[in-house]
Amino acid sequence: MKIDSLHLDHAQALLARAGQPLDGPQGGEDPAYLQRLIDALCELSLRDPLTGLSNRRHFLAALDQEIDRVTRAGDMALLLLVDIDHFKRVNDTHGHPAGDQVIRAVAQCLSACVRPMDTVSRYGGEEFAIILPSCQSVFGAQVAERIRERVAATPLVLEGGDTLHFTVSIGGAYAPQWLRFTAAAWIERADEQLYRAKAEGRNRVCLEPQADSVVSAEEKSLLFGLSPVDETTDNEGVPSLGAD
Ligand SMILES: Nc1nc2c(ncn2[C@@H]2O[C@H](COP(=O)(O)OP(=O)(O)OP(=O)(O)O)[C@@H](O)[C@H]2O)c(=O)[nH]1
Repeated sequence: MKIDSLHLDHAQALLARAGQPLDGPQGGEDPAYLQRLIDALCELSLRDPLTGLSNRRHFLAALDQEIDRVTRAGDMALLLLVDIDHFKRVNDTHGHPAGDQVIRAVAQCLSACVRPMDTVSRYGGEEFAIILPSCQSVFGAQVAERIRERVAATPLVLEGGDTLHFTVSIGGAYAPQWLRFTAAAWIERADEQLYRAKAEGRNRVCLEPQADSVVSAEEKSLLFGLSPVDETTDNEGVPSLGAD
């Protein structure tokens, strides 16, 4: 089939409207162009247009990947749910565009507080989710608190000159180690902590308590049936013995 016979204008217009037009040679009979177009559309389908963060679709895929990794490697991973406090009031008092600005400002705070390996997503209207792989409990509590403090210390000056102060509540739960579990169950546990943070007064962090488990290389080798000499991680993510 000739690429010319495909109707690509809708896809091209969609990318242009999203501010991500494809540059370089367009159309013709170049399969490389079609590939670039598909890649760009895939990328677009995983981004939240307001904040540029991962959207809920990407978040759920990343969470499933993390569950696979944690189940195989017994690593510690933390899921945080972050919700803007009394956000309805912002919309009601200052209007929807101001609400959108607040959502963008919170997105920037979250991205600034985490590592490149972490996944920050806009999970819903004024709710965000962050997946933190390889996260010991001391670090998890610190990063959640850092996010809370940063948002509280980042007021937004609106066009009319009003200054808006806003806060977030954060709930978090660690992945169960060495167990197969579902994304829904993990999200639900983090959500329970978020609910607790709201109920206890907002602008606070509630994490499900988690003891760091120290699993020795020998124990890992028993669990995975590997010989203790295989102390490397392969590209498939097979456990890294003794790496902790
Ligand atoms: N500006 C703007 N508002 C949104 C967007 N998505 C959802 N909202 C609004 O977010 C508000 C969420 O309000 P609630 O769920 O009542 O929560 P809240 O006022 O933040 O109260 P608490 O979470 O209990 O602190 C609603 O008014 C929604 O209309 C969006 O993309 N932009």
